[in-house]
Amino acid sequence: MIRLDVRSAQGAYPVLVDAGARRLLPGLLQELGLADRKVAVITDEMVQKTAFARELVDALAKVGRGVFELAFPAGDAHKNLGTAVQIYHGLLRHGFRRGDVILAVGGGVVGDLAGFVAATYMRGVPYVQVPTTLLAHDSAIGGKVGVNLEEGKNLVGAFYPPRAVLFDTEALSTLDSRQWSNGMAEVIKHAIIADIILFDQLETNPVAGLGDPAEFVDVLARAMRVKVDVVNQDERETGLRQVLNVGHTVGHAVEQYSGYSLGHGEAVAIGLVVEAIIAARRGCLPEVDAARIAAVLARHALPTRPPYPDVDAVLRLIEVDKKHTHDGWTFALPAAIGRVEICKVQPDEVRQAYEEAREGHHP
Ligand SMILES: NC(=O)c1ccc[n+]([C@@H]2O[C@H](COP(=O)([O-])OP(=O)(O)OC[C@H]3O[C@@H](n4cnc5c(N)ncnc54)[C@H](O)[C@@H]3O)[C@@H](O)[C@H]2O)c1
Ligand SMILES: O=C(O)C(=O)C[C@@H](O)[C@H](O)[C@H](O)COP(=O)(O)O
Ligand SMILES: [Zn+2]
Repeated sequence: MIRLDVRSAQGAYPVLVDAGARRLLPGLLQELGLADRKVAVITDEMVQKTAFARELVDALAKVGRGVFELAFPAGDAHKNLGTAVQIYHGLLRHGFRRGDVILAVGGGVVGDLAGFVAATYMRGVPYVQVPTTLLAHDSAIGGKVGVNLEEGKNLVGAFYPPRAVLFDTEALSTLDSRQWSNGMAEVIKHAIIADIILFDQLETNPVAGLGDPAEFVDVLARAMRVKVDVVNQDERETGLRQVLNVGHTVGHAVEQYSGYSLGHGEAVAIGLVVEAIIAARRGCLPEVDAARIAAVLARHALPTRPPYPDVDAVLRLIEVDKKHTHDGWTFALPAAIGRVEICKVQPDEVRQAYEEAREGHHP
């Protein structure tokens, strides 16, 4: 079992990672002082059917917990205010009160949406993150919760930390290869931010699937440690935390442009390549490192060329990014393998790098 501790102005919380960690859930709720409360399992309709989710709910029911489920259709297209409202009504139908607890069982979409509901229902109720995708090693930590608007990703939300994160690597055994690659994009991102050893490992031995869930705990924990270290220094993204957004300024725009036919990780992979080219062209990132970034993503079956020719449409979507200021566009750009810097970027630099990436001219 690996335990990481996250600091938060609203209360510190543990991140527990292990193969079989789901079995700790009833005891964990007890330890958190959430015994004898109703448990609302918020999930999506795909995850709801998995043996993992069934076992989790049954285990809670067996120990006498009042447990009910609210499931919405899977996918980022449903991470919106309409779905949140349906969940609020569902909670009310079940007589869910302030002291009761929400369990977010699913990938990043479930985590962001259930966390947002937890932050806002009756002005805030406790919740626990139970991630079930590889990508959610990122989303379950740090308390960024929210929903998309038609204009862009995550434009409405809050910083609202969970009471705990319980990551059972066995949950990942049912992920298909596309979801696996999606998750690897954020693992690679964490390596680019602050873990050269992990980056080297992924270059030499790409991780194509779960393998032994007990052994995978170590790889996962390396990536999670990068996230925890950053969040512990800057919970509310006043500065440093922006590094976690590397690849996302362009990534969110292409994800939105695709109407969510691109997965979040796939979009971030494209964003990482374009942003690495921007950094290389302005002399902030050695060309060889930009090439390594594109290569390691490709080795994990991730796209590296933006599929959409309409660069102006993508630039318009970049305009709503939350990092920008009155001084212009703000990007988190890779400066080396293991280091990301916050920079002001001109739209023309993005246009040029996007076109280069489309042509496959990685430095
Ligand atoms: N809050 C944050 O800090 C943060 C960080 C990263 C990403 N995100 C958000 O996370 C979202 C992407 O997360 P995601 O990639 O996990 O997407 P997702 O939650 O949509 O899950 C992807 C797909 O996998 C399925 N799935 C989930 N668990 C499964 C399992 N164990 N077995 C089989 N199928 C399973 C889901 O039903 C879904 O179809 C985006 O909305 C992104 O913005 C948030
Ligand atoms: O936790 C963070 O901070 C991140 O930037 C992690 C990202 O992987 C994640 O996609 C996050 O939701 C992006 O946040 P946003 O504020 O740019 O929407
Ligand atoms: Zn992300």
